Amino acid sequence: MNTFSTTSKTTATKPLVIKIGGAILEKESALQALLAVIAKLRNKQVVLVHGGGCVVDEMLAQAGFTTEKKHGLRVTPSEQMSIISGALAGTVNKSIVATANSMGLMAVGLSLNDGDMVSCELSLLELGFVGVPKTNNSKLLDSLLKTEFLPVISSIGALPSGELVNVNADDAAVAICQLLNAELLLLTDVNGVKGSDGEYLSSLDHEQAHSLINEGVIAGGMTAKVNAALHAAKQLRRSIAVASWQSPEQIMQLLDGQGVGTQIQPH
Ligand SMILES: Nc1ncnc2c1ncn2[C@@H]1O[C@H](COP(=O)(O)OP(=O)(O)O)[C@@H](O)[C@H]1O
Ligand SMILES: CC(=O)N[C@@H](CCC(=O)OP(=O)(O)O)C(=O)O
Repeated sequence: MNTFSTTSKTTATKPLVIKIGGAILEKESALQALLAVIAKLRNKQVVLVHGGGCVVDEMLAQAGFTTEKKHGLRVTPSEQMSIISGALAGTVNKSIVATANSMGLMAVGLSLNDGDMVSCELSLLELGFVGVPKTNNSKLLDSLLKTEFLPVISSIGALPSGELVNVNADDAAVAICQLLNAELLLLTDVNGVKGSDGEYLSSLDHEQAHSLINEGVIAGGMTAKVNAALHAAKQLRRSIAVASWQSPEQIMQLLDGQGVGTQIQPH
């Protein structure tokens, strides 16, 4: 089934949420190429959600902290939160916005809790200040999209108590997608999800994904991404694409209904 087409009546008016991983920031030309494709998407409302794990790694190391990940998620002690939020909601968010604006895209930098879009609960996985996002209010995004701004959202969130939390950017993108009932594209530094034979899979269902995670074939940041995509696919009852930001022209192919990367299935 083509769930990613501008020609389908049900999806024609849906906004498109594109998540970009941090590694794109180390390749300015790739970010510019992606933004150039976004600029060409006439009549399509686009929201960018970004990570920046590699920038967080660098800034924590510069401050003399060590860092560890569990299930692909960063353990976040309270004393590291100001560096992490400074890296993601500050440095990374502002530089993406500035690059987009230099290309005439009218970008606006936001974080998850702005306009009460999304609030967070603490993760039950005992990871410190790691948040699980819950959708709240789409008013801010609705009005920005209506007035043709490009929202650029970092994965820094907040608890109802007002404390900041670190949210995996794939989970953040899923929450924004749910908030807008949007289409979702998870762009990363590889062409999709690889199976046991090392080849990219064109499609991945729930059962296959869990065995590949248990076997360690899907590991690190890809675990968090596949889990986030499975959750979104199930909730939205449509497949979610994991593809590469290295070939942004693939976005056009996806919008034309051609399968690229790995399609994560709803069951
Ligand atoms: N089965 C797999 N298929 C593809 N990539 C995988 C797989 N298992 C682990 N990875 C790793 O996951 C990385 C992507 O996750 P991550 O670095 O968190 O990306 P992003 O920053 O885009 O969210 C890939 O660069 C790759 O090294
Ligand atoms: C809880 C958690 O893991 N947060 C992530 C947020 C950034 C992120 O997800 O960046 P990428 O998309 O580049 O991996 C982190 O601290 O690295």
